Amino acid sequence: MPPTPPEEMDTLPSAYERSERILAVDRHPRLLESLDMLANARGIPLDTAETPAEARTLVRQREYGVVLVDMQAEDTASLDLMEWLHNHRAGMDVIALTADPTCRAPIEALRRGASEFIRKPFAPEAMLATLENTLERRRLSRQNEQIRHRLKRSERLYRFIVDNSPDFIYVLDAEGRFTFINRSAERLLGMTPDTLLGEHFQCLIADEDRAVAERRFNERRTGQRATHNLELQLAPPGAAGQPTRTVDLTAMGIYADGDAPHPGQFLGTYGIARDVTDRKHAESIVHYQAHHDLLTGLPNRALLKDRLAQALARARRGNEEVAVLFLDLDRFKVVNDSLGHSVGDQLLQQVAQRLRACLREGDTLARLGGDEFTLLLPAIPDRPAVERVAQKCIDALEQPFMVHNHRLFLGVSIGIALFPEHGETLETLIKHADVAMYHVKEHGKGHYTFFDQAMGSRIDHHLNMETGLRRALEQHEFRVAYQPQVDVVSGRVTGMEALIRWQHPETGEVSPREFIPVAEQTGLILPIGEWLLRSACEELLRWPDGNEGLRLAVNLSPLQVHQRDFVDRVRAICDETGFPLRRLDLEITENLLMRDVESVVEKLRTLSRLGVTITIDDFGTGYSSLGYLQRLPIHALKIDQSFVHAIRENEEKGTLVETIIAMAHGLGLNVVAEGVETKRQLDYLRRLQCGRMQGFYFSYPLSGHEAVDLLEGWAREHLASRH
Ligand SMILES: Nc1nc2c(ncn2[C@@H]2O[C@@H]3COP(=O)(O)O[C@H]4[C@@H](O)[C@H](n5cnc6c(=O)[nH]c(N)nc65)O[C@@H]4COP(=O)(O)O[C@H]3[C@H]2O)c(=O)[nH]1
Repeated sequence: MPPTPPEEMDTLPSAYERSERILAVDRHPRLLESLDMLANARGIPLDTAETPAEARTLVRQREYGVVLVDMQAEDTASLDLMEWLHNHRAGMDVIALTADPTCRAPIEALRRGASEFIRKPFAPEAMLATLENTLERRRLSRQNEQIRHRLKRSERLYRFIVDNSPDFIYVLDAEGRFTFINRSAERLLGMTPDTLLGEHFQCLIADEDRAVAERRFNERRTGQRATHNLELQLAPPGAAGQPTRTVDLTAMGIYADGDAPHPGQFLGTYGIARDVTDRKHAESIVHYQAHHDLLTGLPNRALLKDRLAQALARARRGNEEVAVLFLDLDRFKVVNDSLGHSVGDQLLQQVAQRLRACLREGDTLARLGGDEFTLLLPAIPDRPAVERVAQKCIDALEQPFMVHNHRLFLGVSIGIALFPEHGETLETLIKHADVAMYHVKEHGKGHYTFFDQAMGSRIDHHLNMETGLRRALEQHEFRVAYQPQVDVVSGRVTGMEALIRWQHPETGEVSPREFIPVAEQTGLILPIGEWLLRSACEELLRWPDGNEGLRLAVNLSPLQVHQRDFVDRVRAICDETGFPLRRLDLEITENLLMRDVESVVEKLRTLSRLGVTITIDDFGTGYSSLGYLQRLPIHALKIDQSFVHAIRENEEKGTLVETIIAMAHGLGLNVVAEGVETKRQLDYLRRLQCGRMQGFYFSYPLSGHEAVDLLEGWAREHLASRH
C-alpha cells in the first residue's frame, strides 16, 4: 500500500487577523459604559457583565481573548472568577482592575491567574494602551504559534517526501561517513538507515568500483559541475552472494557559506542514487539479443561484423592476416524438413557446441541463421594454421549426432577468405568466403577451400546457371551418358546407369554435381528428369538385338517422386516409348524417405508391382533408418563411392562396406558397389559377395554409340570365354 502523506497543512483560523473580543466585568455600570465607549472608538468588540455569574455565562457562550475583572477589597468572588477563567480556557488573558494602592491585591490577582493589572482610577489612554498591548501581544503570540505549526508540518511533509522517494538520498560528512540516509536504503540495500549512519560510503561499493568512487567523491564538485550519472555497483555488507545493485548517482559537495566561522570549508557531500539495476538488466538483455543468436547463444551477424571490424583494424596496424570461414551444414535441411524443427534446433545446438570446442580464445564463431555459421580467426600465422582449424571443424561434425534417439549424420562445407589477400573489407571477405563455400557445395561437399577470383559471384553463378538450364532444355544441349553395371559372378553387363550430361555452348561440359543442385532448387529438375527418362528409354530400345534384357538405371530427384502424379508420369513415358517397366531400375536417395513417407512408400509399391525395381543410391551417406528400409519395396542398396574408395586408403573404413553388405544380405537385398576403380577394390568386394559393380575400373560413362560398342565387345568376350 502506498504511504499516505501527512494531512494538508492547517489553514489559519479565519478570525485570526480580526480583533479578539473583550469582556469587562464590573459591578459599576458607569465604568462599563465608559469602557464600552473607549473600545468602540477603537473598533475593539467588547461585552460587559455586572456579576461574576453573568461573566461565567458569557464566557461559556462566546470566545474571549481578554477579560477585565474589577477587584473589590476583600472580594473573593472576583478572585474566584479570575481563577475560574484562568483554568477554564488556556491562553485567555485576565486583566485585574484594582483600587488597592498596596501590592497585596495585584499579587493576589497574579497568583489567581491574572496576567496583568491596572490600578484604579485609570486614565482612558492608559487603559486603552494596556488593552491594545495585550491584544497585540496575543496576536503576535498566535502568529508565532501558527508559523511554528506550519514549519513543523512542512518539515514533516519534506521528510515524508524524502523518506518515500524511490531514490536513495544521502548526506556524507567531510570524511565520507553517512550522516543522513532516507528510508529507501531498506528497499535498495536491505539495511535500515540507522545501521548505516556513521559508516563510510565505501562499505557499500562493490570492489571493482571502489577506485572510481573514491576519485569521483574526492573531486568534491558542486553546483553545475556536481557529479552526475556516475554508475556504480553496490554490494552491501552481509549481502554476500546477492546480486549487486547498480545505481546512477549524483554527488554534490557542501561548503560552509559566508556567515560560517570558516567560509568555503568543505562540509561533506549530498546526493541521490537511483536504482537502475532492472533497467541495466533489461538493457543487457536487449543488447544480448541484438548481438546473439538465441538458439545457440553464439554471436550473430551484428556482433560478428563488429568483431571482424576490430580484427581488421588490428590486422592493418600489425600487418597481420585474418581468416573468415563460412560454414554451411550438409544435409541439415533434410533432417529439419523431415524430423521437424525441434530436432533441427537441437542438432544446431550440438553443432555449435562441437564447433566451439575447435576454437581458441579470441576466435569468434557466429551463427548467421539457418545452418550457416561463420568463423573469424584473427591474427593467423599462415594458411596451414587455417587449414588445420577447417579440418578440425569437418572432423568434429563428421561424427554422428544423437537427437531424440535419431542417429544423424551431417557434414560441413567450408569456404575461406583471407584478409588482405581475398578482400580488404568485411563485406567482401564474408561474400568471398560464402562464394568459396558454395563452390565446395557444388564440388562434392564436406571439404574446405580458399576463395579464388575465378569462382565469381555466387548469385551471378546461380542466375546464369538457371538461365543456362532453361536454354539447354529448349536448345537440346543435354545428352545421356551410360555407365555399365556389371554382374561380377556371370561377368556380364546387366544394366546401364543413365547419367545426364550438359554440353554448354560456351563453357563446355558442366558437371551434374554443379547443375543438378540448381535444377533442384529451381524445379527445373522435373522437365530435365523427364527428358532424361524418355530419351534413355527411347535410345535403349534402338540398341541392337541381344540387349533386350539390359536394365536401365535412372537417378530420380526427390522432387520428382514427390509429384502427385509421379507414378502416372513414369508409366506414361514407358507406354509412349514402349520401354518395358520391368527393365527399369529407379535410383532414389535415402533422403527421399525423410518426407511424406507414407505416400512415397505407396508410390514405390505401385511401381514395384508393375515390375520396376528400386535401388537406394549413395547408401550410407544420408539419414539411414533400417526401419524405413524394411517397409519399402527396395531391391538393392548402392554403396556410396566414398566407402568403396576408402578400401584403397584404409582397411579399417573398409569394414563399413562389410557391414553394409552383410546388412543388405540380411534384408534380402542386392548390393551394387559404385565407384570401383581398382582391381584391389574389385577383389575385396567380390570376397564380400557383392554381386554387382560399377565404376571406372569397368568403364567410364559413355555416349550411346560407345555404350553399344562396349556391349558388343563384352558379348564377344563372354561368348569366347564360354567356348
Ligand atoms: N570417382 C569416380 N566416379 C565415378 C566412378 N564411376 C562412376 N563415377 C561417377 O559417379 C557418379 C555416379 O552417379 P551418382 O552417384 O548417381 O551421382 C550423380 C547423381 O547424383 C547426379 N546425377 C547425374 N545424372 C543425373 C540425372 O539424370 N538425374 C538426377 N536426378 N541426378 C543425376 O549427379 C551425380 C554426379 O554424376 P556424374 O558426374 O555423372 O558422376 C557419376 C559417375 O560419373 C568411379 O569409378 N570413380
